[in-house]
Amino acid sequence: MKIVILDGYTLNPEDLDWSIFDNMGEVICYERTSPEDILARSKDADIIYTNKTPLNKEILENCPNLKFIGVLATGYDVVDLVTAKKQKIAVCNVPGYGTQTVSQYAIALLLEVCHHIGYHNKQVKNKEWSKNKDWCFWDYPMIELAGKTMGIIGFGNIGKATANIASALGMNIVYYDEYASAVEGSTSLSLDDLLSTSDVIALHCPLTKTTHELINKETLAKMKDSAILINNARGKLINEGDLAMALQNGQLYAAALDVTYEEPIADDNPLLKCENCLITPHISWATKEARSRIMETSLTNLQDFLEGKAINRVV
Ligand SMILES: NC(=O)C1=CN([C@@H]2O[C@H](COP(=O)(O)OP(=O)(O)OC[C@H]3O[C@@H](n4cnc5c(N)ncnc54)[C@H](O)[C@@H]3O)[C@@H](O)[C@H]2O)C=CC1
Ligand SMILES: O=C(O)C(=O)CO
Repeated sequence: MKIVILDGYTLNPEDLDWSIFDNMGEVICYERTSPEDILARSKDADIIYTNKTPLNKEILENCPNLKFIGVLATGYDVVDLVTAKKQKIAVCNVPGYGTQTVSQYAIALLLEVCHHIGYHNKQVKNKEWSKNKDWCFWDYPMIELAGKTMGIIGFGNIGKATANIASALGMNIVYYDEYASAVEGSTSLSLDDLLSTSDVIALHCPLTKTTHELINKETLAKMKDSAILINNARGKLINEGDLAMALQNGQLYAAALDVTYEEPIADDNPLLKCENCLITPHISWATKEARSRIMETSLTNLQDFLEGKAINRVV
């Protein structure tokens, strides 16, 4: 059985061990795969693992032996599920590996907007404090979160974990989820009501046809001009041109993003010019604890599939 890992490096930059897959078959692990090489590397595979390397219709229709795709992530928007289903290829993801890590990061992004700790540390190292006339100074308003409203779009594993931390900070939690049933202790709102009443809006829904560019000029116009937008789900949830405009016009206070429309970010991304937009390079998931869980579950997903069990199957 030929097992091809198309982009192993980000999951395992040599601090984990792929050898746990060794007795499953012949394992070929590529650190990364460019778009031109995807087909050549995939076409004889029985099993493919991908994190962010896209597997589109053309690729899936030209892999005659392919039986199983393991997505080394929770979000599985890189796979064309319609074609996978048609070709009878099983697709599994890894739900829940990063619930704590990713929600912790969402709050870290929010706290950075509230306090600009990285910036003030740099100012101190640049001797701006030692030269200062007063015993303290700040270059951005400090923001207290207690009593403010956190609106969460997508109230699944990560959304609920973010809500728990935000609640411990004294925030009121509201959420919008197209599918989740009512959750005790939290208030479900329509999308419009969430947008207009939240002080902080955190995106924790998957990227689908419905959520693609969910944040756009119409939805941004419904937000408070003091609102903070947090996105560590998927970049394509946001129309970045519209967001840049809202941030520059003072229609939104700030955004903090760990994901962008194109990754790595394009040099001409308009958000790079927005001073009130923090951007980090898709690292919310990257604790070693969380990555170890991805690796272990990805193996058990394959073992379960071979034993005829449908665990973590998205198709
Ligand atoms: N930046 C990163 O490193 C990471 C990002 N993610 C992203 O976070 C997303 C959420 O992960 P989990 O909470 O673990 O998934 P989950 O499946 O537990 O929760 C997603 C929630 O979104 C809801 N949802 C689906 N469509 C919606 C819509 N149109 N409007 C509102 N809500 C909708 C679902 O009903 C579900 O409750 C993943 O799909 C992935 O894209 C996940 C892990 C790491
Ligand atoms: O798990 C996910 O969905 C991520 O984006 C990290 O790879």
